[in-house]
Amino acid sequence: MTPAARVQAASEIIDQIAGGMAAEKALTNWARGARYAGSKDRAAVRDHVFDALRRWRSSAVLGGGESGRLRMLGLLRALGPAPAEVFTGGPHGPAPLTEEEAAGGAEPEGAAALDLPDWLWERLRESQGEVAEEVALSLRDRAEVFLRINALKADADVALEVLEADGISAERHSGAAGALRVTQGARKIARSRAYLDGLLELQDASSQAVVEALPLETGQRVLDYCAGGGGKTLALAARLGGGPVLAHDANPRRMSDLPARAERASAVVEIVSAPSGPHDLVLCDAPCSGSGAWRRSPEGKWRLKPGDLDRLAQTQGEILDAAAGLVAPGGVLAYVTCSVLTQENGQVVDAFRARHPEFKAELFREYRPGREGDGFYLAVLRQAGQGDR
Ligand SMILES: C[S@@+](CC[C@H](N)C(=O)[O-])C[C@H]1O[C@@H](n2cnc3c(N)ncnc32)[C@H](O)[C@@H]1O
Repeated sequence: MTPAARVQAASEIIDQIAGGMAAEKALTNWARGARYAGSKDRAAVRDHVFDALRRWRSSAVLGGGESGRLRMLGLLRALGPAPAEVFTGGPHGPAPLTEEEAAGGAEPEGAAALDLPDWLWERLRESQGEVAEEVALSLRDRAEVFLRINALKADADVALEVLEADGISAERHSGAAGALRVTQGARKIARSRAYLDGLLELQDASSQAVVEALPLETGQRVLDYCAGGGGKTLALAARLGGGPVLAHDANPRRMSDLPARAERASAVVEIVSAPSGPHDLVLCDAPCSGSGAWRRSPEGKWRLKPGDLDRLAQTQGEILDAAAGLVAPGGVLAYVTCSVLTQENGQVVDAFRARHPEFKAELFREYRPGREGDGFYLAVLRQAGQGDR
């Protein structure tokens, strides 16, 4: 496919997304019907579509309209190459720009320039203060790919060497001890030897940093209460010298790959459907808006409604209440979200502490989304010991 044909394909997919179809479904449907498209074409079309989702508002203003064609025009005006090089009317590419299209479009302003719905920009400003604009702008860019070196199986030198043999280049990342930033060949990782042999996991650098910040000692009884796919479970197990780590999730299907992942990583993970205390540390990586990771899942920015945030905050509080009963005296309750919104972070923790004064704050940390990783929030709360009550 020519670059112009890729833009044309992306425009059509964007129209379907604008009509209500989920991005992944629209991309899959297109790929099924586009047998001529090679893996590089599919990746390029996907990148265009996700760029448009990250910049949904500004691309429409810059392009002068809400169709896929005009959004792609706006995107090219923002990111290049020059629209005249693409809108040529060449085979399978977009038709040349009309005079009206060429003269149309405007410079986006306010929340449109930051690619957020108005109400969310307000919430982000309340949450992040003077860095809110920087945070919003960072969510418009593609996220980098990070790996976690599995200390149970490899050190950095070995991991980098095995990756290089598969044509993948990476460099150490200072944000977390075992983090590597992939600089070339990211699309080959899932089929690489280093990944398949469990030397490495795909995990955002801030997600790694969160687990690194937890007060953990080998031999402790640790429960990952919202384990999901198990990214943090495996990082916890590595910190504990191999585990065991207990893994729970309200939706056990989310953990279906975890036993195989744990085996590949040489980590001991025990799935528990009904956890019972006491535990030295209970991690609650709670369901959230995902606002700190909207570079990876940009549809969330446009789907989220104020009522969703209220419901999430309610669930987050309930999860903390339930998990608190599983913490041993003197033990730790760690609350984590990949959100940059106070309503899901500090406000949830403040309300929890008001209900549970026996938990004292030991550490609060906010990880801003950007080159260093996704946005995360961590609160480490320690329960009073038996003698302290
Ligand atoms: C942010 S995801 C976890 C991601 C995971 N820890 C990781 O690092 O890959 C949140 C998880 O919480 C689970 N969850 C939602 N409500 C829950 C509840 N009441 N109790 C336990 N888990 C819950 C969801 O099914 C989801 O898998």
